[in-house]
Amino acid sequence: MRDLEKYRGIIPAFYACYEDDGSVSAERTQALTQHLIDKNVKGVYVCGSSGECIYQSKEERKLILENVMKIAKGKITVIAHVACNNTADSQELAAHAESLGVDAIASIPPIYFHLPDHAIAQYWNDISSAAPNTDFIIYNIPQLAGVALSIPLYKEMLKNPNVIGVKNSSMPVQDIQMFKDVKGDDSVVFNGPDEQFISGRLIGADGGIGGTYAVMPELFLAADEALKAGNIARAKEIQYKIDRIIYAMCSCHGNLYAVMKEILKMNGLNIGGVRKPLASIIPEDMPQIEKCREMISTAIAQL
Ligand SMILES: CC(=O)N[C@H](C=O)[C@@H](O)[C@H](O)[C@H](O)CO
Ligand SMILES: CC(=O)C(=O)O
Repeated sequence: MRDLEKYRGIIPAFYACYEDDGSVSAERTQALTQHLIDKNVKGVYVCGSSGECIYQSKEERKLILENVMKIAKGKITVIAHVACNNTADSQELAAHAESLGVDAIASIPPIYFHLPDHAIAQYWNDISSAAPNTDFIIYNIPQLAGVALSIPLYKEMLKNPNVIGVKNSSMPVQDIQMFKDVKGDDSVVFNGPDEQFISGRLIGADGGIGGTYAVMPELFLAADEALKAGNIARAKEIQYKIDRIIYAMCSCHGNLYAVMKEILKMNGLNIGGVRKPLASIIPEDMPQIEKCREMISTAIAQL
């Protein structure tokens, strides 16, 4: 069996770090990486949905990964999401990620056209073949991608020895068991939806990759610890607080990522705003954002 321990833990989805003019910031990317290392997370998931990859060029995505690796290499697990929706560009990013020494690459399926399983398998295997010495993680997020990872497709993909598992962001928690049942402990399944992190872990997720971890890593780390210690009541209590915070952050005019970046800024870490067409925060959001920031600091203080 492979040693997959480096994937079992709390892995924040990394946020896009921009300069004030909206260009990718090398310096701020490094600062966010260091910030997360200091919080004791297991790793980072770079250039995924939360990283706004869908709105970035290949060159920008390379620059981001290079700057994460400058700080993170050898210290924490780095998973690079490389999908670009066309095979050639994704392969270019996969080869680049391997050259930097990432632990794994990950990919959503091709979006917009709902392709059949055999075409999706070809796409993923082509990407994996461009990084032949790197673990490959399938990113299942049907509500956004438009296609879901089926068990037959997963089994087909497992014929590729680089495929180590699934980051599962579908909403039914039972999907995690379905994937876990295919290859057990010789695979990793990550919980996607942060709002059900504890439920996902209970039913078998090895760890979690999530979009809200980076703004409150302490809470996810503590919930995970409580679960490991068998303290379900405490794990549930922390999860409830996490969910209330997420609902509160989602109630602004500005996009969730814009809100979380503002909270980080208030706490002393400026990584810029979000890229259009994501909505930026507006002045009317500020009281609610301040409230969210307080909810987070109160919940951390109560740990
Ligand atoms: C749809 C989506 O982006 N899901 C993310 C990844 O699975 C989550 O981590 C969310 O960002 C999080 O659960 C907040 O809703
Ligand atoms: C949220 C998440 O997991 C992503 O950035 O893809």
